[in-house]
Amino acid sequence: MAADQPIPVVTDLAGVSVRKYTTDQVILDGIDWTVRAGEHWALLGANGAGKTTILRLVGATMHPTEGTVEVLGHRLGRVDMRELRSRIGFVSSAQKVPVDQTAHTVVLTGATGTVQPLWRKYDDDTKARAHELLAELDLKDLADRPYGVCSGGQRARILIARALIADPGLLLLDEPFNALDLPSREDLIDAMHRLAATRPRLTTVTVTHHLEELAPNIGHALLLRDGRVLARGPVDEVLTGARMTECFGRPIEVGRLDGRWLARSARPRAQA
Ligand SMILES: Nc1ncnc2c1ncn2[C@@H]1O[C@H](COP(=O)(O)OP(=O)(O)OP(=O)(O)O)[C@@H](O)[C@H]1O
Repeated sequence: MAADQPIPVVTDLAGVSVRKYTTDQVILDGIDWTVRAGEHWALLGANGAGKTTILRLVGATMHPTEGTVEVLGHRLGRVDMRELRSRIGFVSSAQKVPVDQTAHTVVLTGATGTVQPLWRKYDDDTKARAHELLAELDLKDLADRPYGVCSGGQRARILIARALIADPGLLLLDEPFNALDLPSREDLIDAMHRLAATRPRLTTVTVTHHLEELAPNIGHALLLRDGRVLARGPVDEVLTGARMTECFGRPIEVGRLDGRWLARSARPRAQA
Protein backbone atom coordinates (compact mmCIF):
# COMPACT_ATOMS: atom_id res chain seq x y z
CA MET A 1 0.00 0.00 0.00
CA ALA A 2 1.40 3.44 -0.94
CA ALA A 3 2.26 5.64 2.01
CA ASP A 4 -0.24 8.34 0.98
CA GLN A 5 -3.17 5.90 0.61
CA PRO A 6 -5.67 6.00 3.47
CA ILE A 7 -5.73 2.76 5.49
CA PRO A 8 -9.01 0.96 4.75
CA VAL A 9 -11.66 0.84 7.45
CA VAL A 10 -12.46 -2.74 8.49
CA THR A 11 -15.32 -1.95 10.84
CA ASP A 12 -17.03 1.25 11.87
CA LEU A 13 -19.68 1.77 14.54
CA ALA A 14 -21.48 5.12 14.60
CA GLY A 15 -23.95 6.08 17.31
CA VAL A 16 -24.59 2.42 18.10
CA SER A 17 -26.98 1.49 20.86
CA VAL A 18 -28.36 -1.91 21.79
CA ARG A 19 -31.37 -2.29 24.03
CA LYS A 20 -33.05 -5.39 25.31
CA TYR A 21 -36.48 -5.54 23.67
CA THR A 22 -38.40 -6.91 26.63
CA THR A 23 -37.20 -4.54 29.36
CA ASP A 24 -35.66 -1.69 27.29
CA GLN A 25 -32.46 -2.24 29.32
CA VAL A 26 -29.56 -0.39 27.68
CA ILE A 27 -26.73 -2.80 26.82
CA LEU A 28 -24.68 -0.47 24.60
CA ASP A 29 -25.11 3.29 24.44
CA GLY A 30 -23.84 5.65 21.72
CA ILE A 31 -20.78 3.66 20.64
CA ASP A 32 -18.49 5.26 18.05
CA TRP A 33 -15.52 3.14 17.07
CA THR A 34 -13.40 2.63 13.96
CA VAL A 35 -10.97 -0.22 13.28
CA ARG A 36 -8.59 -0.01 10.33
CA ALA A 37 -6.77 -2.74 8.40
CA GLY A 38 -3.73 -4.11 10.17
CA GLU A 39 -4.79 -2.86 13.60
CA HIS A 40 -4.98 -5.10 16.66
CA TRP A 41 -7.47 -4.05 19.32
CA ALA A 42 -8.14 -5.21 22.85
CA LEU A 43 -11.66 -4.79 24.21
CA LEU A 44 -11.61 -4.33 27.97
CA GLY A 45 -14.22 -3.68 30.63
CA ALA A 46 -15.78 -5.20 33.71
CA ASN A 47 -18.21 -8.13 33.54
CA GLY A 48 -21.37 -7.02 31.77
CA ALA A 49 -19.79 -3.88 30.26
CA GLY A 50 -20.88 -4.94 26.75
CA LYS A 51 -17.70 -6.43 25.22
CA THR A 52 -19.29 -9.59 23.84
CA THR A 53 -22.23 -7.59 22.50
CA ILE A 54 -19.81 -5.40 20.50
CA LEU A 55 -18.13 -8.54 19.19
CA ARG A 56 -21.51 -9.91 18.14
CA LEU A 57 -22.25 -6.71 16.22
CA VAL A 58 -18.95 -6.65 14.34
CA GLY A 59 -19.20 -10.42 13.91
CA ALA A 60 -22.51 -9.84 12.08
CA THR A 61 -24.53 -12.03 14.41
CA MET A 62 -26.86 -9.26 15.63
CA HIS A 63 -28.13 -5.83 14.61
CA PRO A 64 -27.96 -2.62 16.66
CA THR A 65 -31.14 -1.06 17.99
CA GLU A 66 -29.85 2.36 16.86
CA GLY A 67 -26.92 3.60 14.82
CA THR A 68 -24.93 2.00 12.03
CA VAL A 69 -22.46 -0.86 11.94
CA GLU A 70 -20.22 -1.26 8.89
CA VAL A 71 -18.11 -4.38 8.54
CA LEU A 72 -15.74 -5.10 5.63
CA GLY A 73 -17.43 -2.46 3.49
CA HIS A 74 -21.02 -3.54 4.20
CA ARG A 75 -23.65 -2.00 6.43
CA LEU A 76 -25.57 -4.38 8.68
CA GLY A 77 -29.19 -4.40 7.58
CA ARG A 78 -28.23 -4.03 3.92
CA VAL A 79 -26.19 -7.18 3.47
CA ASP A 80 -26.59 -10.95 3.60
CA MET A 81 -25.34 -11.59 7.15
CA ARG A 82 -24.37 -15.20 6.37
CA GLU A 83 -22.21 -14.15 3.44
CA LEU A 84 -20.59 -11.45 5.55
CA ARG A 85 -19.97 -13.90 8.41
CA SER A 86 -18.04 -16.18 6.04
CA ARG A 87 -15.43 -13.39 5.76
CA ILE A 88 -15.07 -12.93 9.53
CA GLY A 89 -13.02 -15.30 11.67
CA PHE A 90 -14.40 -15.98 15.12
CA VAL A 91 -12.61 -17.72 17.96
CA SER A 92 -14.18 -18.34 21.33
CA SER A 93 -13.32 -20.68 24.16
CA ALA A 94 -17.06 -21.45 24.26
CA GLN A 95 -17.07 -22.62 20.63
CA LYS A 96 -18.72 -26.02 20.09
CA VAL A 97 -16.44 -28.42 18.25
CA PRO A 98 -17.00 -32.19 17.84
CA VAL A 99 -14.41 -33.69 20.16
CA ASP A 100 -13.74 -36.79 18.07
CA GLN A 101 -12.51 -34.86 15.03
CA THR A 102 -8.78 -34.49 14.51
CA ALA A 103 -7.08 -31.12 14.75
CA HIS A 104 -6.54 -31.19 10.97
CA THR A 105 -10.23 -31.83 10.31
CA VAL A 106 -11.27 -29.06 12.69
CA VAL A 107 -9.06 -26.63 10.77
CA LEU A 108 -10.56 -27.83 7.47
CA THR A 109 -14.10 -27.13 8.68
CA GLY A 110 -13.10 -23.46 8.83
CA ALA A 111 -12.86 -23.47 5.02
CA THR A 112 -16.56 -24.31 4.78
CA GLY A 113 -17.71 -22.56 7.95
CA THR A 114 -19.32 -25.77 9.14
CA VAL A 115 -19.23 -27.79 12.34
CA GLN A 116 -19.01 -31.09 10.45
CA PRO A 117 -16.49 -31.62 7.62
CA LEU A 118 -17.77 -31.41 4.03
CA TRP A 119 -15.11 -33.67 2.55
CA ARG A 120 -16.01 -33.15 -1.11
CA LYS A 121 -15.26 -29.44 -0.74
CA TYR A 122 -11.67 -29.80 0.43
CA ASP A 123 -9.13 -30.13 -2.37
CA ASP A 124 -5.49 -31.07 -1.90
CA ASP A 125 -4.44 -27.41 -1.66
CA THR A 126 -6.90 -26.77 1.18
CA LYS A 127 -5.72 -29.89 3.03
CA ALA A 128 -2.09 -28.80 2.61
CA ARG A 129 -3.01 -25.29 3.80
CA ALA A 130 -4.56 -26.75 6.96
CA HIS A 131 -1.27 -28.54 7.68
CA GLU A 132 0.68 -25.31 7.06
CA LEU A 133 -1.52 -23.38 9.49
CA LEU A 134 -1.15 -26.07 12.15
CA ALA A 135 2.64 -25.86 11.70
CA GLU A 136 2.51 -22.06 11.89
CA LEU A 137 0.71 -22.33 15.22
CA ASP A 138 3.23 -24.87 16.56
CA LEU A 139 0.77 -27.75 16.25
CA LYS A 140 2.49 -29.72 13.49
CA ASP A 141 2.57 -32.97 15.46
CA LEU A 142 -1.04 -32.73 16.55
CA ALA A 143 -2.67 -32.96 13.12
CA ASP A 144 -4.10 -36.44 13.78
CA ARG A 145 -4.92 -35.94 17.45
CA PRO A 146 -8.64 -35.76 18.34
CA TYR A 147 -9.64 -32.25 19.37
CA GLY A 148 -11.16 -33.61 22.57
CA VAL A 149 -7.82 -34.78 23.96
CA CYS A 150 -5.93 -31.59 23.07
CA SER A 151 -5.14 -29.21 25.93
CA GLY A 152 -6.98 -25.91 26.33
CA GLY A 153 -4.04 -23.97 24.88
CA GLN A 154 -3.74 -26.33 21.91
CA ARG A 155 -7.48 -26.06 21.29
CA ALA A 156 -7.29 -22.27 21.25
CA ARG A 157 -4.53 -22.38 18.63
CA ILE A 158 -6.43 -25.01 16.58
CA LEU A 159 -9.44 -22.66 16.53
CA ILE A 160 -7.24 -19.78 15.37
CA ALA A 161 -5.88 -21.96 12.54
CA ARG A 162 -9.50 -22.90 11.74
CA ALA A 163 -10.46 -19.23 11.52
CA LEU A 164 -7.43 -18.31 9.40
CA ILE A 165 -7.98 -20.97 6.73
CA ALA A 166 -10.85 -18.88 5.32
CA ASP A 167 -8.46 -15.90 5.04
CA PRO A 168 -10.77 -13.62 7.03
CA GLY A 169 -10.80 -9.85 6.62
CA LEU A 170 -11.31 -9.57 10.36
CA LEU A 171 -10.46 -11.97 13.20
CA LEU A 172 -12.46 -11.75 16.43
CA LEU A 173 -11.30 -13.49 19.60
CA ASP A 174 -13.67 -13.71 22.56
CA GLU A 175 -11.70 -14.44 25.74
CA PRO A 176 -9.29 -16.84 23.99
CA PHE A 177 -7.20 -17.09 27.16
CA ASN A 178 -10.09 -18.35 29.26
CA ALA A 179 -8.91 -21.12 31.61
CA LEU A 180 -5.40 -21.35 30.12
CA ASP A 181 -2.46 -22.02 32.41
CA LEU A 182 0.52 -19.69 32.25
CA PRO A 183 2.64 -21.62 29.68
CA SER A 184 -0.41 -22.06 27.43
CA ARG A 185 -1.23 -18.38 27.75
CA GLU A 186 2.33 -17.42 26.81
CA ASP A 187 2.32 -19.82 23.82
CA LEU A 188 -0.90 -18.25 22.58
CA ILE A 189 0.45 -14.73 23.03
CA ASP A 190 3.60 -15.71 21.08
CA ALA A 191 1.45 -17.24 18.35
CA MET A 192 -0.68 -14.08 18.01
CA HIS A 193 2.45 -11.93 17.93
CA ARG A 194 3.99 -14.07 15.16
CA LEU A 195 0.79 -14.12 13.11
CA ALA A 196 0.58 -10.33 13.26
CA ALA A 197 4.23 -10.00 12.23
CA THR A 198 3.84 -12.24 9.17
CA ARG A 199 0.43 -10.88 8.11
CA PRO A 200 0.55 -7.08 7.94
CA ARG A 201 -3.11 -6.82 6.83
CA LEU A 202 -4.46 -9.10 9.55
CA THR A 203 -6.92 -7.17 11.72
CA THR A 204 -7.92 -8.51 15.12
CA VAL A 205 -10.20 -7.61 18.02
CA THR A 206 -9.60 -9.53 21.25
CA VAL A 207 -11.92 -9.47 24.25
CA THR A 208 -9.95 -10.04 27.41
CA HIS A 209 -10.14 -9.44 31.14
CA HIS A 210 -6.44 -9.12 31.86
CA LEU A 211 -3.79 -6.70 30.62
CA GLU A 212 -1.21 -9.47 31.07
CA GLU A 213 -2.91 -11.27 28.17
CA LEU A 214 -2.23 -8.52 25.64
CA ALA A 215 0.33 -9.55 23.02
CA PRO A 216 2.92 -6.88 22.20
CA ASN A 217 1.32 -6.40 18.79
CA ILE A 218 -1.91 -5.06 20.35
CA GLY A 219 -1.63 -1.39 19.53
CA HIS A 220 -5.14 -0.17 20.35
CA ALA A 221 -7.63 -0.59 23.15
CA LEU A 222 -11.30 0.17 23.69
CA LEU A 223 -12.37 0.56 27.31
CA LEU A 224 -16.04 0.03 28.05
CA ARG A 225 -17.95 0.87 31.16
CA ASP A 226 -21.67 0.19 31.57
CA GLY A 227 -22.21 -0.04 27.81
CA ARG A 228 -20.41 3.22 27.03
CA VAL A 229 -16.98 3.95 25.60
CA LEU A 230 -14.73 5.24 28.34
CA ALA A 231 -11.66 5.53 26.13
CA ARG A 232 -10.41 4.27 22.78
CA GLY A 233 -7.18 4.67 20.86
CA PRO A 234 -3.48 3.77 21.05
CA VAL A 235 -2.66 1.60 24.07
CA ASP A 236 -0.18 4.12 25.50
CA GLU A 237 -2.95 6.70 25.79
CA VAL A 238 -5.75 4.38 26.88
CA LEU A 239 -4.19 1.82 29.22
CA THR A 240 -3.21 4.23 31.95
CA GLY A 241 -3.71 3.66 35.66
CA ALA A 242 -6.22 6.53 35.79
CA ARG A 243 -8.32 5.17 32.92
CA MET A 244 -8.23 1.59 34.17
CA THR A 245 -9.20 2.81 37.64
CA GLU A 246 -12.19 4.62 36.15
CA CYS A 247 -13.08 1.63 34.00
CA PHE A 248 -13.07 -0.96 36.77
CA GLY A 249 -14.14 1.27 39.64
CA ARG A 250 -11.20 0.54 41.96
CA PRO A 251 -7.59 1.74 42.16
CA ILE A 252 -5.48 0.03 39.49
CA GLU A 253 -1.79 0.45 38.84
CA VAL A 254 -0.53 -0.28 35.35
CA GLY A 255 3.00 -1.07 34.25
CA ARG A 256 4.71 -2.11 31.03
CA LEU A 257 7.76 -4.31 30.58
CA ASP A 258 9.27 -5.31 27.22
CA GLY A 259 6.02 -4.62 25.39
CA ARG A 260 3.91 -6.60 27.88
CA TRP A 261 1.44 -5.14 30.37
CA LEU A 262 1.04 -5.62 34.10
CA ALA A 263 -1.88 -4.48 36.22
CA ARG A 264 -2.71 -4.80 39.86
CA SER A 265 -5.48 -3.51 41.98
CA ALA A 266 -4.29 -1.46 44.94
CA ARG A 267 -6.73 -1.74 47.83
CA PRO A 268 -6.91 1.34 50.01
CA ARG A 269 -5.08 0.45 53.28
CA ALA A 270 -7.23 0.07 56.34
CA GLN A 271 -6.64 2.74 58.99
CA ALA A 272 -4.62 1.45 61.98
N1 LIG B 1 -29.44 -11.59 24.80
C1 LIG B 1 -29.44 -10.85 25.91
N2 LIG B 1 -30.57 -10.67 26.61
C2 LIG B 1 -30.57 -9.92 27.71
N3 LIG B 1 -29.51 -9.29 28.23
C3 LIG B 1 -28.35 -9.45 27.58
C4 LIG B 1 -28.24 -10.22 26.38
N4 LIG B 1 -26.96 -10.20 25.97
C5 LIG B 1 -26.31 -9.43 26.87
N5 LIG B 1 -27.13 -8.99 27.83
C6 LIG B 1 -26.77 -8.12 28.96
O1 LIG B 1 -26.03 -7.05 28.41
C7 LIG B 1 -24.95 -6.69 29.27
C8 LIG B 1 -23.64 -6.80 28.52
O2 LIG B 1 -23.38 -8.17 28.23
P1 LIG B 1 -22.04 -8.64 27.49
O3 LIG B 1 -22.07 -10.13 27.46
O4 LIG B 1 -21.91 -7.94 26.20
O5 LIG B 1 -20.94 -8.12 28.49
P2 LIG B 1 -19.41 -8.51 28.64
O6 LIG B 1 -18.67 -7.23 28.83
O7 LIG B 1 -19.00 -9.36 27.48
O8 LIG B 1 -19.43 -9.34 29.97
P3 LIG B 1 -18.49 -10.55 30.52
O9 LIG B 1 -17.15 -9.94 30.77
O10 LIG B 1 -19.17 -10.97 31.76
O11 LIG B 1 -18.47 -11.61 29.45
C9 LIG B 1 -25.05 -7.61 30.48
O12 LIG B 1 -25.76 -6.93 31.49
C10 LIG B 1 -25.86 -8.78 29.96
O13 LIG B 1 -26.59 -9.40 31.00
